[in-house]
Amino acid sequence: MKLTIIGTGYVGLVTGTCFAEVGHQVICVDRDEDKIKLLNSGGMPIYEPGLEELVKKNVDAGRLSFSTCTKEGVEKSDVIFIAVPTPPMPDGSVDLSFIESVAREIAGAMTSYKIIVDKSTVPVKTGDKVSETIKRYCKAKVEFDVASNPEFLREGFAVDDLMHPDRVVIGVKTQRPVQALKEIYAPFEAPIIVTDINSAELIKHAANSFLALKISYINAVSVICEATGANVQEVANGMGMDGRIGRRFLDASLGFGGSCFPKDLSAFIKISEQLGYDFALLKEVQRINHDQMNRFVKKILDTLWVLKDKKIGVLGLAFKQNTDDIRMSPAIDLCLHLQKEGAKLRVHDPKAMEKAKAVLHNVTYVDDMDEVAEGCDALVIATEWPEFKKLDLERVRKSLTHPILFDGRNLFDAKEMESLGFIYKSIGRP
Ligand SMILES: NC(=O)C1=CN([C@@H]2O[C@H](COP(=O)(O)OP(=O)(O)OC[C@H]3O[C@@H](n4cnc5c(N)ncnc54)[C@H](O)[C@@H]3O)[C@@H](O)[C@H]2O)C=CC1
Ligand SMILES: O=C(O)[C@H]1O[C@H](OP(=O)(O)OP(=O)(O)OC[C@H]2O[C@@H](n3ccc(=O)[nH]c3=O)[C@H](O)[C@@H]2O)[C@H](O)[C@@H](O)[C@@H]1O
Repeated sequence: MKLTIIGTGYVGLVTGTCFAEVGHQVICVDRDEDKIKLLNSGGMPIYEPGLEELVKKNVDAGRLSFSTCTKEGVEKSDVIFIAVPTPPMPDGSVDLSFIESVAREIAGAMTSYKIIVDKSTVPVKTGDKVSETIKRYCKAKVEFDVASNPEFLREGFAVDDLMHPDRVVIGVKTQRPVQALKEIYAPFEAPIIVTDINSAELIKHAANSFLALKISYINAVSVICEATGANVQEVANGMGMDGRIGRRFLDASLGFGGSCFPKDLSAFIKISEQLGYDFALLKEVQRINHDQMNRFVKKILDTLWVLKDKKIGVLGLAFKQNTDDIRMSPAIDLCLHLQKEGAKLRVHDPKAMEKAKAVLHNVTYVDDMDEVAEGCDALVIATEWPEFKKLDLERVRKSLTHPILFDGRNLFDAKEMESLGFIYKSIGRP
């Protein structure tokens, strides 16, 4: 099928590429000229495992192309996906101006029947607004259908998540676009849920909020573990073996971040408030997450006492492993806390250092992870990169002025670290 994706970011680029990979003809549109120029010259604006190779393969095969022109994208395709940002407003509600402006652009370019599919995460009832806007701005008076198709990919695993989805959710008002949408997704061999647009939109906010809740739950349990000498990983393993609970998203940490959980939680709380429901449970999820970072900083302060003029090594700047994305990164947040206390930082991330340089100043960026600890009073692990498990621990211990390691991601075994001579402090473990 001929498909256009408007918005070539973390979602749009990966979605477009995976659609091309299964045989569709795809145009990825973005208004950012530099991004499209980079993609057209074989470059990659983001890091996502496996993506670069897949983009190249599909561009070479003639199935994937890039453009800055929405009109071209609309004219050449039958189905138009919207994957533009839906950032938070200061009060937590969603800024839908990107969606509104794309809806107008699509309307202005339509000369025949199109299916317009929203993939961005939006408040329930946004589909109605998109429909109204297209109707209002479409001069050609052609027919169209609007659908909702929320995306559930995780950054760092995006290609795999896209190619092997747990489920595909399609929200529609009438049955007319269903056959085409099912055809688009047929090659992925995933269960397809066809529902109404409001439910599809709600599934996305409810799912992300639930996942965030699961993390805050285990983080709250980690506080009880610390107070009692229990081990949060053992507790999570024991809980997770219950099929009704499941082990995933039960890793205690210094808190969750990223461009989605924090904003989607705020949005869902706000949407509920506007509908007359105080979603206090989700406010607690936010509070626990906020506390978790403060507790981690306190742990560092309790041990090192004063940070002024102390040198601290920080491993990890991205908001999670396998990505260069630093949006709402707990690791960056931690660095800023430590700087505020007067610490001098030496930092490393396998992929996120370039992006971090724009927001994290007056730190020493170190290319080799084994060199970060050099001359530091302590080392902190802030992102769960699997690479960090391969640290040269003997070298790290020797290069620290004091062998103290704060592990905000529970990457190592406490007993092993102590046997190697570290003072090792992690989350929710003795
Ligand atoms: N990042 C993620 O892991 C996931 C994000 N989402 C949702 O997907 C949506 C997009 O998120 P990301 O891909 O992370 O955003 P992003 O910021 O990486 O990419 C969005 C792109 O849209 C472009 N854009 C904005 N207005 C445009 C317009 N009028 N015409 C053409 N291009 C335009 C921007 O230049 C940018 O390149 C958001 O609603 C987000 O909540 C959903 C699932 C996963
Ligand atoms: O809507 C979105 O944008 C996406 O948001 C999340 O994906 P993502 O933010 O890419 O990454 P996650 O793997 O969910 O991690 C989010 C944060 O939670 C943290 N986390 C995750 C899992 C865990 O057990 N503990 C924990 O602290 C991570 O370190 C990270 O900071 C969801 O997992 C995706 O399904 C969803 O599509």
